[in-house]
Order: sequence, then C-alpha cells, then structure tokens
Amino acid sequence: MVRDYSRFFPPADTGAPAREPDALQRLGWQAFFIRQAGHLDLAATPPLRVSEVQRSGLTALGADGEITLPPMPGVTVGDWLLHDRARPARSVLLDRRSLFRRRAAGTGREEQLIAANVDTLFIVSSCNNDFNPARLERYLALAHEAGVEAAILLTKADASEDPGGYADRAKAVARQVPVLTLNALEPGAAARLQGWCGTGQTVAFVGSSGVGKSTLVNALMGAGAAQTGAIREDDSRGRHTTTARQLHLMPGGGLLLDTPGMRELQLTDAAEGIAGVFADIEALARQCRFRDCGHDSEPGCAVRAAVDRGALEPGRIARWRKLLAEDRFNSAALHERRARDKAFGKMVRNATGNKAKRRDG
Ligand SMILES: Nc1nc2c(ncn2[C@@H]2O[C@H](COP(=O)(O)OP(=O)(O)OP(=O)(O)O)[C@@H](O)[C@H]2O)c(=O)[nH]1
Ligand SMILES: [Zn+2]
Repeated sequence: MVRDYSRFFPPADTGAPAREPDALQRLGWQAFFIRQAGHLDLAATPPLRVSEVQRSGLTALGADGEITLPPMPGVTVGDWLLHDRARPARSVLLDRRSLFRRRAAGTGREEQLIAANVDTLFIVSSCNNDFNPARLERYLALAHEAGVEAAILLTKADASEDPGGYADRAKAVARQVPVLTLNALEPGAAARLQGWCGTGQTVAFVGSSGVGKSTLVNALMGAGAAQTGAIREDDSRGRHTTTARQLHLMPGGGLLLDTPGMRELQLTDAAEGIAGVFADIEALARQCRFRDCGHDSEPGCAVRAAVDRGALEPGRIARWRKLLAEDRFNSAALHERRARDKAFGKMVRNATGNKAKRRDG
C-alpha cells in the first residue's frame, strides 16, 4: 500500500525556504545516526525509519516516502535502517539511541522489542485516584532502563481542587523529571507539550486506561488524527488482523510512536532503571554497616537513620523493595525458562545423537 506523505515534506526543489528541515530530519535523522552512516554513500543506501512492524513485513519512511520491506528479525518500530535496494532484507540496522523491550510471556521468545529511538516518554496520570507514586516510579524505571528522558503529565487538573498538591507529590518522586499539570481537553494542551515535540523528536505515551493519553494524542495530531486509523493485514493463517499505525508524523514537527506494546510495558530486568529512580536509597544502603543489611532493625542502618531524621519517606523504601522483588521474580522466571530450554535442547541433541550412532552401528 502506498500512502501519500508529500504534505509532510517540503517540496523537493527551490520552493522551500532555505531553513526548512529536510524530510530525513523530520523523521528523526539526528547526529547520532548521521555519524554511523558517515562513511557511506547515502544515495546508494538511503536511511529509512521503520514505521510499522507486521508479520508480513516492515513499513519504513524515507526521504522518498513510504517503502515496504520484508520481515527483518530484531528490527522494531522507530529503528533506522540503511536500505539495501538490491537485497532489502540485508538492510543495515543502525545502533539505537534508546530501546524499550519486554519479556514475552509464553511465546517462546524471551524478549520482545517494543520501540526504538524514542526521545521522550510522556508518563501520564491524572489529578485524581489514578495518581500513585509507585506507578510513577515504575514507569520512570522503565524510561531509565530504556535510556529515554521522561516527563510526567498530570491530566484532569481542571477537575481537581488541588492540582499543585499532585504536582508536588510527583516532583517528590523524581526531582529531575519535569512535571506538568494540564487539562488535556483545553485547546492549549498540545502547545504545552510542544517543547518535547519539535522537528524530528520522537515521543511516546504510557499510563493507565482513562488518564487522557488518546486525548493528548489527538491534540498533538491535530487534523492528522485521521491518520491514526487502523489498517488491516493478513496474518499467517490468512485471517484479517487489524493493526494500528505505529509511527506518526505530527503537524508540529515531531513524531509520535504508539504501539500496543508500548501501552503494556512491564519491568523486565530493570535493576539498572530501578537503581536510577531510587538512587538516593541505594546510596544510603551502601553506607549501612552490613553489606547484606535488610534495613529493618540492623544496627548501623543508614536507610533507617534517614527515615528517623525525616530525610526519607518510609513508603519509598517499601516501593523500592516491591519493585526490586518484582524484578527479581521476573528475572528468575526468565532464567528458569532459559535453563529449561537449554536442558531440553541437550536432551534432543542427545536423543538424535544416539539415534545416529545406532544407525551407524
Ligand atoms: N476534564 C478532563 N477530562 C479529561 C482530561 N483528559 C482526558 N479526559 C477525559 O477522560 C476520558 C478518558 O480519556 P482518554 O484520552 O480516552 O484516556 P486514555 O488514557 O487514552 O484511555 P485508554 O484509551 O483506555 O488507554 C475521556 O472522556 C476524556 O475526555 C482532562 O484533562 N480533563
Ligand atoms: Zn540498612
């Protein structure tokens, strides 16, 4: 299927103002990728950004519009490829600036790539009962793990008596992360996010159901929102499945990456991300007298001492522990499955090996 993206791109010749960003810049082609391709002839192997991943293949956007490619394992939405026109499946995957991945339960595959090269993750919650510091921390850990900057958006400020109170509690969770309270329905909502959505900047949304993600997406997409409509493809059994478009050019210049996987993100081996979000506690824990301090009633516990002098909120310790335990559980389950698969593989090899021997003898 060929879609007309021409309205997103400046005219090819002199009609465009000199400083108009070129088509690749609009797709997020930045110094990080340009450096990787520096020694290559980009006319021969043009850069493409993957906009959809389906069973039947990939769709990618480049300076000349949209191209369909055969399936390429290990490639995900948001990735940059250098297109090999003669052998498309051999197109080169460029290193990623950031990557969201998740453990794929029960699929036999251990890990699922969700999205690459997102610049900013909008973590959305509302100024109401949805607000939950533990959930914010979880999402922040995910962003940290993926290597993505985060911004916390607290919607429904218009329906709250005290939006500032919610903002303060969000800021207490992550001092470095920008926090915005807003009414997603008001006309100026998109403009308030524009700072993160400039030309070539890729954003994604996470948050619970009903917090206003779609409302914000529609605000950012403006008249282009019709583009978010679903498309159909045939799966391997010839059934029609409906998949949504996954990478959208926003009228304001940025890109919106929106996949079902993005919305279902969980913590996977996120120890590093957790450490980033709870850096204060982890630093304290290193000062405890005992290396294996449980931070309960051990003498010389720096974590407890911080709680006692009011420098650390006890709830944060509980959430830190819960997140660590959850991550440990997830990782253990994965390693167990890995070990089981390995043992099974060995058994199969032994069995087939024995058969071969018998035949030989
Ligand atoms: N008053 C008010 N209503 C809002 C705001 N943001 C969203 N809503 C309303 O809340 C409802 C849910 O918003 P959605 O944008 O569908 O929420 P979502 O996060 O996309 O939900 P899912 O699609 O289930 O993930 C809709 O009725 C919106 O109109 C806000 O800032 N203020
Ligand atoms: Zn301790």
